[in-house]
Amino acid sequence: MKLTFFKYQGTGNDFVMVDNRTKTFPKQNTDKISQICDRHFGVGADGIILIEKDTNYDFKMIYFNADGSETFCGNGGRCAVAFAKQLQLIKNKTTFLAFDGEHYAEINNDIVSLQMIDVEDIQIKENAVFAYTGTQHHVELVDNLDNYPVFENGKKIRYSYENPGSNVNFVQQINNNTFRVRTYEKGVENETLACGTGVTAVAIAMHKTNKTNSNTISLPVEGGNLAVSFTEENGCYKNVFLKGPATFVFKGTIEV
Ligand SMILES: N[C@@H](CCC[C@H](N)C(=O)O)C(=O)O
Repeated sequence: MKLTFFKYQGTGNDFVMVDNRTKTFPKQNTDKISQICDRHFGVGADGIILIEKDTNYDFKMIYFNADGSETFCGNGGRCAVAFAKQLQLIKNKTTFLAFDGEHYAEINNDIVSLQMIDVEDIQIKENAVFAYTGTQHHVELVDNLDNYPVFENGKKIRYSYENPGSNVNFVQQINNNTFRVRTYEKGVENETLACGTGVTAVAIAMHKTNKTNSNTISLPVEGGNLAVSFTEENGCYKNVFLKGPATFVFKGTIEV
């Protein structure tokens, strides 16, 4: 079967986007998903996003990591909003459904501001913080992030959490409200250039552990710059917004 896809990237986190309103994509076939995401034998991407119809929302976003596992993706959510606009499903504001529930978003040129779920599952550990921001995230401050072994240490920590494991974010504080982040992503099983749910977890973890008193955090990542804002009420983080670019790269057709 021929598959028409659209390639998008959000700060270098890259995705194969498919308009699956006809429900023809073989989403149970994880081998197929991995093959499409393979950077040597397929299109190459960190994950695949399907846009489907939903009776109560503008659209439904379905996200699969490159290994075929399903979860939520923040940068993918931002790219889904840009893709829904390209498909003329939405104008500049939208409410859509995803793996972790309802999301509101606004798009202005290629900048997408995406509301994330309220975050209350935050666990403070000896040298790290765990937070659930639509998916699992370990957050750890390190020195010298440039030379830090993100792949080696990320892989070890990722499997120290019970199934399905955790993504792992290594962080260096730059100033009161700026934190640089490098992320090892489960499901990609490698460092990616950016992770939206990851920087959201970092911003909240840094606020929770008093590394910052700001509720607007700048997060430089390997592929660009992201920002997270929030309000905090009795330990629960609400009105959490992830903001950054979501860019169309190219359209193509492959045999699947
Ligand atoms: N890159 C994503 C996160 C994608 C999901 C992650 N790999 C997982 O399995 O939890 C983001 O931008 O949030």
